Amino acid sequence: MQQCTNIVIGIIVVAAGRGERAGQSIEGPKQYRRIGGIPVITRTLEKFLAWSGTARIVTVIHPDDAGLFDAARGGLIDGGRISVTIGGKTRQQSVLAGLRALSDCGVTHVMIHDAVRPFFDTALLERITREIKEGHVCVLPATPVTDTLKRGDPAGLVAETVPRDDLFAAQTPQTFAFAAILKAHEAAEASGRTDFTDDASIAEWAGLPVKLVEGAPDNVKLTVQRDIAMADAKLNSQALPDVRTGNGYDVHQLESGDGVTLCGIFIPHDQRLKGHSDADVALHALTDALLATCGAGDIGDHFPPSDQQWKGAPSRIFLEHAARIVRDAGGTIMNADISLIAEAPKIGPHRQAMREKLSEILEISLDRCSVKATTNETIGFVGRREGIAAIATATVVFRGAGQ
Ligand SMILES: Nc1ccn([C@@H]2O[C@H](COP(=O)(O)OP(=O)(O)OP(=O)(O)O)[C@@H](O)[C@H]2O)c(=O)n1
Ligand SMILES: C[C@](O)(CO)[C@H](O)COP(=O)(O)O
Repeated sequence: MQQCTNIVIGIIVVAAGRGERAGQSIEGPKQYRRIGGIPVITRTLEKFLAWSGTARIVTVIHPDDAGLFDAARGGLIDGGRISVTIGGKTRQQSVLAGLRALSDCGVTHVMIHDAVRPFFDTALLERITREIKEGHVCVLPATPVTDTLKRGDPAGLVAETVPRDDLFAAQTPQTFAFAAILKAHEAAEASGRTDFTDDASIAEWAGLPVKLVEGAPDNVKLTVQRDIAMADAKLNSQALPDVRTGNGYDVHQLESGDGVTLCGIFIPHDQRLKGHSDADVALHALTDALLATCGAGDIGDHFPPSDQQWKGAPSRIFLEHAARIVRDAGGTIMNADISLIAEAPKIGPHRQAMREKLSEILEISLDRCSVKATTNETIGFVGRREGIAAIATATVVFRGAGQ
């Protein structure tokens, strides 16, 4: 066998099927369904783009899917390497359309791949390429069949057990010398046969030798709804945890009065906090901390002091609003921690009530709510009882981090 040194590989990704076995979905046929938040076909194409920086990629689509395809390829940087052609009624016809589209591109070899096999890996592509370089005209990735095989009869009874020793399950990308597979496909079409389910069978039919290489166990074809659900679950379980932390700080001046409201709890005192609302520094700091976890600005953006409707307002309104913004963005509040810096009144006797209030407002368990306090050791504006300050930290976990 003569080794091939100067090979130029083109890629065909067939995506013109209707995915009838997988059933209907609002996202379109199965190749456009999102798994782990990304369309199946996008995952397939981005793997080929990453593997080869130069290979031309012809994607074969259904005429009704142009909009879906444009949306799915949206984020891919392909440097003009991806082109699109329209497929046919059967997979065989779609592949032939792809081969014809690639025929002027100067490729020596072609990888023909199902859009709905997004889990192939670079090692598989390298194994195939090695065989091509060795001079094989057709290379078929396949895995040995591991189940015991039975042939059934029309009555639903087992007719026989089929020996599995030499049996393999065919995968893609099946890879060929370009001119040879184009000729075989054209001949198959001319013969009137349109029912070949893979390209290796056409090569066999045309009398070409097909070399088996070890397939990849994960390189499954997404065929039925369960395959898609399992792929989605697998990718979601691999998703990176999207844990975000926000902090907030607030200070309000003290003046003579009858008490202060901190963490939503009124504490009788000979001073009160000055402010537009109820001046609850603790809840203001925590509101900022929560808004920070989703980049939603600060309390002043949402509740401008110039707006008269917030005059004397209970600050729980601000905190509830921030918690809603976090939840609407897909966040789950894991923890809220407030440090109060005040010379007086004493916070200790009220800490439990404050934690319970936070737990109620944020709708999270008590153990996720923390309130601490310190004096300022009589120094600075806090030490001189001119004001009270609060520092808050919030931790939020968001869904759907990229993989
Ligand atoms: N006329 C067709 C039929 C299939 N394919 C593609 O061939 C691959 C493998 O086919 P299969 O899993 O059988 O897909 P569908 O034909 O879409 O599925 P079904 O038979 O359930 O309708 C898929 O990427 C599919 O889009 C194609 O390009 N053109
Ligand atoms: C090409 C293929 O994916 C190899 O396993 C398979 O033959 C496609 O067959 P299907 O009947 O269209 O699912």
